[in-house]
Amino acid sequence: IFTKKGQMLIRKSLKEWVAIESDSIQPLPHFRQEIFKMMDIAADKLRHLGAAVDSIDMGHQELPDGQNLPIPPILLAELGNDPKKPTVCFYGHLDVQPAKKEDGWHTDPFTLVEVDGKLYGRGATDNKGPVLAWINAVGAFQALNQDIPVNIKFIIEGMEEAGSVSLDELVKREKDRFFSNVDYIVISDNLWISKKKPALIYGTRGNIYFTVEVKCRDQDFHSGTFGGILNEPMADLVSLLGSLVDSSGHILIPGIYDNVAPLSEEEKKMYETIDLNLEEYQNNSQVERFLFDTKEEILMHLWRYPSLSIHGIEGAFHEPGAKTVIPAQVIGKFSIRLVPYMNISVVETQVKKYLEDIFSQRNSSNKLKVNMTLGVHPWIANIHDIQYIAARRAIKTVFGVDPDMIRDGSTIPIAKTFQDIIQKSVMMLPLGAVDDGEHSQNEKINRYNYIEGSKLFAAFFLEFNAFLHHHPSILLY
Ligand SMILES: Cn1cncc1C[C@H](NC(=O)CCN)C(=O)O
Ligand SMILES: [Zn+2]
Ligand SMILES: [Zn+2]
Repeated sequence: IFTKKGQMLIRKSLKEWVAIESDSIQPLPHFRQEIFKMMDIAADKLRHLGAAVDSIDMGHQELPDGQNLPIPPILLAELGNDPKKPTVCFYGHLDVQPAKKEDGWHTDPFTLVEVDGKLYGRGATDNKGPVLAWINAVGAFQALNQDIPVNIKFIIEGMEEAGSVSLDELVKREKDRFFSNVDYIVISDNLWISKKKPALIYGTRGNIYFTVEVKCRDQDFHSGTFGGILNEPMADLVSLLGSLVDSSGHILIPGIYDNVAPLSEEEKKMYETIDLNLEEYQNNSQVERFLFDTKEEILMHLWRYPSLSIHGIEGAFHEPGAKTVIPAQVIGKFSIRLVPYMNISVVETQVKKYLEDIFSQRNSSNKLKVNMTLGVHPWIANIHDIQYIAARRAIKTVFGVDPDMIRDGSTIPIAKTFQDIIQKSVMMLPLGAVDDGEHSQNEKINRYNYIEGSKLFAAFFLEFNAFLHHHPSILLY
């Protein structure tokens, strides 16, 4: 499978998968159909590998606007059930972020194109490439007619980008069935912190998402005929959003930092050892100046401190031109990245109370509604788990270096659920490079990362040979 011809075939598979516009963000029937098609093709591919595949019907979803949309199925697949072997379950998702050529893509986002060793296309790195890499690794053993030292399971969803709708319920429901014999869960849905050096991830931040609705009435106003005699919803909202975070990035909500884990000397030292060239990082990001100017502070503010981001305003006039409208109803959206040991319901209460206080100081006649629409816990792993040791060794075998041990500032909602419900080790083993541009224009995966990543997964399976023939602690030496 890693011969020239084999490599061509696995690139062809990625091309076929990228061609499907499995956008889960835009709640339209057409895109849902595309995700259904994607899940079908993946189920076929897994069956072709010899896996037993269950495509679980997830029913329908009622959206805030009253629309009813079908939720794509979640695939549960199983390959091998030798009780003497450990069982590794791979989680991945096949939905993607929206993409349009006009957004600034150099090539059509849904046609995988190779330029200078880079495979461009929406979903190439997030997350279609890594899911295929895992399949390629299994395929490599089959092509060689070689026994895989682990039982393999897959859980593949199609709603991750939309907050993993109903995945939690399925995991809870399958705890004593599909997951009963799972020993390790591997997720490959993040990136290295470098363009070249592989990494292992042992923590991600959580996220808590809010909508802030300020409403006067249903219909918009003309600012010539009503301007000057109203509390304008937009003015209320902008002032509410403007009171959340100061210009140094400090969140202004009282009490929000209370439960953040204190920084120990030992932890502080750890950030010094991370191999990150700040100047290069800054240049690659095309940002004039970050809020902090040392590598350690940057990493800590991405990984171990909360952050608040303002995302948008529904109902705002945002098109070009000079419309003299007063929007009658606007919904602001912001979210807070959570870190250990912040508590979702405590933060929810703090946020609501703060916004209500600020709003009441304005003495506005409008109506305020603050809603929490998503709450995801932060996740942190034990890097001494056997599978972390196995992955480190596999990385050394394939890439010839020890990985960066890093955290990720973004969120993989299901990681903490797996940890809490299944109560087994969860590991994040990323394949993509820092400049892959996930969620951005011109997303890509390097051909090198895709191929070597497939090998990495195969090498990872091989490390478990020690389980069959030795005491697991042999892996420590
Ligand atoms: C949908 N959503 C809302 N809150 C958090 C998320 C997940 C999303 N996940 C990723 O981007 C994966 C990165 N490898 C994020 O962190 O924004
Ligand atoms: Zn992803
Ligand atoms: Zn994503």
